[in-house]
Amino acid sequence: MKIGILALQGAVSEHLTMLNQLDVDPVLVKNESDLTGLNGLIIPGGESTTIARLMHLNQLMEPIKLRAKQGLPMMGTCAGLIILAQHIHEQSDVHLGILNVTVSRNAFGRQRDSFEQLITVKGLEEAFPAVFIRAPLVEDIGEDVEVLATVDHQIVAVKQGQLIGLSFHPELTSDVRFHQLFVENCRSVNKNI
Ligand SMILES: NC(=O)CC[C@H](N)C(=O)O
Repeated sequence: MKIGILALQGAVSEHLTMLNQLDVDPVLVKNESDLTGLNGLIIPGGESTTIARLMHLNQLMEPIKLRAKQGLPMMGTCAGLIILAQHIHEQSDVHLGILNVTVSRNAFGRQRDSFEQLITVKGLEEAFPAVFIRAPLVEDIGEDVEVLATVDHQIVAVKQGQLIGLSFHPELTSDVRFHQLFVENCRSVNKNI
C-alpha cells in the first residue's frame, strides 16, 4: 500500500515517522508524477496559504482534486483540513474545496494558542491525545459529514466518505492510532491490496 504525504511545507517528516511504523510504503508527494499508484494521501499541518501557494506552483491542485473525486482516501490535519474544506470562514477563496465543511482558521488561537487534550474519538477505544496549534475549527458540516470528535462541543474531527479532516496533529504525538485508522480506511477502499 502506497500512502502519499503532500511534502511541500509543514509537518511532513512527522507524518513520515508515523507511516514508517505501519505496514505501508510512504511516498513524499511534490509533483503530479508522485501521485501515481497512491492508495491514500495525507495533507499535513503547517500554513495553509503557503501549502496552497506551493500546490498551485507545483501544479498539484487540480490533479489532487481529481483524485479525490475518483475516491482516493485523504486525511488532512490542521492546515490540511483547511486545504480540504469547501468553505473557509470570512475567506472567499478555498483550496481543494472537496470536504463539505466550513472551517474557521485559528479559531482556538483566539482563546488558547496551542494545547493538548485527551479527546474521545468515534472508532477509537481509548481517548486520543490531541495536539492543537493555532487550530481551525469546523463551524458547520454538510449532511453527508460524520463528526468523529468534539472539544467543548466544537467539532474537531470529521469524516465524509473517504475524506478525514482533523483540527489537530496526530503526527505530533507518539500515538499511531489515527494513522492506523486512515490506513485501514485506505485498505477497505482498495480491497485487493
Ligand atoms: N498548525 C497548523 O497547521 C495551523 C494552521 C494555520 N493556522 C493555517 O491557517 O494554515
